[in-house]
Amino acid sequence: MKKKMGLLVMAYGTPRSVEEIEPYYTHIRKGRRPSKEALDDLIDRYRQIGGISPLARITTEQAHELKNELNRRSKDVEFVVYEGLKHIDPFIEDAVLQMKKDGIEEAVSIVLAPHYSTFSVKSYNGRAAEESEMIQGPSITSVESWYNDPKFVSFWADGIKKVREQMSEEEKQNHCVIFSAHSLPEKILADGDPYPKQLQETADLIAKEAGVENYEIGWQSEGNTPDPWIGPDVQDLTRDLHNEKNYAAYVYCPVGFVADHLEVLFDNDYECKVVTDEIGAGYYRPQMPNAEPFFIEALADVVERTLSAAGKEA
Ligand SMILES: CC1=C(CCC(=O)O)c2cc3nc(cc4[nH]c(cc5[nH]c(cc1n2)c(C)c5CCC(=O)O)c(CCC(=O)O)c4C)C(CCC(=O)O)=C3C
Ligand SMILES: [Fe+2]
Repeated sequence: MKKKMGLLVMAYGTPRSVEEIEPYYTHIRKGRRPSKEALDDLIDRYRQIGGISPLARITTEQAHELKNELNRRSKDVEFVVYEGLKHIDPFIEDAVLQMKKDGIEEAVSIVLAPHYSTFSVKSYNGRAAEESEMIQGPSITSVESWYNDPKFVSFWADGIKKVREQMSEEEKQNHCVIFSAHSLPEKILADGDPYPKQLQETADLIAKEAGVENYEIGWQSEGNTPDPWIGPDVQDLTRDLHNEKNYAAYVYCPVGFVADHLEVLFDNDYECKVVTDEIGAGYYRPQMPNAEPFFIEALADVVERTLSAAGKEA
């Protein structure tokens, strides 16, 4: 019999129906209900991408495909998958409790976001560890980041190469790739958060592999709070680049995300495209990783490497 190991796959979470948007948004806002304007604005953005986000379906698919890939590779371990979400059920804590109920004693966890930050990965891993400690649940080996995984890098490099084939001759000669991640409040920088450096490294690796001549780092999807957020915002950056360099096309690579969801389908495909339309430049965005087999292989490599570094051979 194979040894069972929990595979805790953590992700942001998304409402599954219009009714769930308000409780979800309230959870993101740490229990403070949003104003009617803010709520209507969010409902409107979901409506613009088809009513609700495809993210719930994609996260589940990614988790299941990752479990299948790990089980295909392992002779001795049977991975059992648990989805744990940050802002909607099943919450991270629910998943840890379920593992304990199922008699799982050892687990490995991964967050479906490549870059480490105190705001994202640290809080996911912290919540899982805290819950497990409280209920004397499974011992969890956590992946910290995977922004430089070679297959992850290749996935995006291939996407850029494919997009280039669709360009006109003029665009091929004169375009800029904009690598981006979710912005965070600027105050994280004071404590030396590795997030911006990791994004830069992802961008450098992908650009090198894809032979990108011109590329920039941008930030997107910043929250609606009074404190300053890391910039430049991808829309402002596009306008500035247009004024300074007059590129014929822009290739948006939101490498801080791994799925088709609101922040990509709206913030890139709608909002950035408004800008490129306005300045008369081409808009391109490579396919997101979603549950593409090559991306799932990347995640499986990362999990295997993390387990073997912890002395827990799968
Ligand atoms: C770092 C980070 C990631 C990437 C890492 C990770 O994946 O963990 C991420 C991903 C996502 N963020 C998402 C959605 C939202 N994030 C919000 C608001 C916020 N995000 C923040 C951070 C992040 N967010 C922060 C600091 C806030 C402000 C909170 C406050 O108010 O203090 C809001 C509220 C309204 C708004 O501001 O737009 C929404 C609706 C969706 C799901 C999209 C879908 O449903 O398709 C995804 C994948
Ligand atoms: Fe967010």
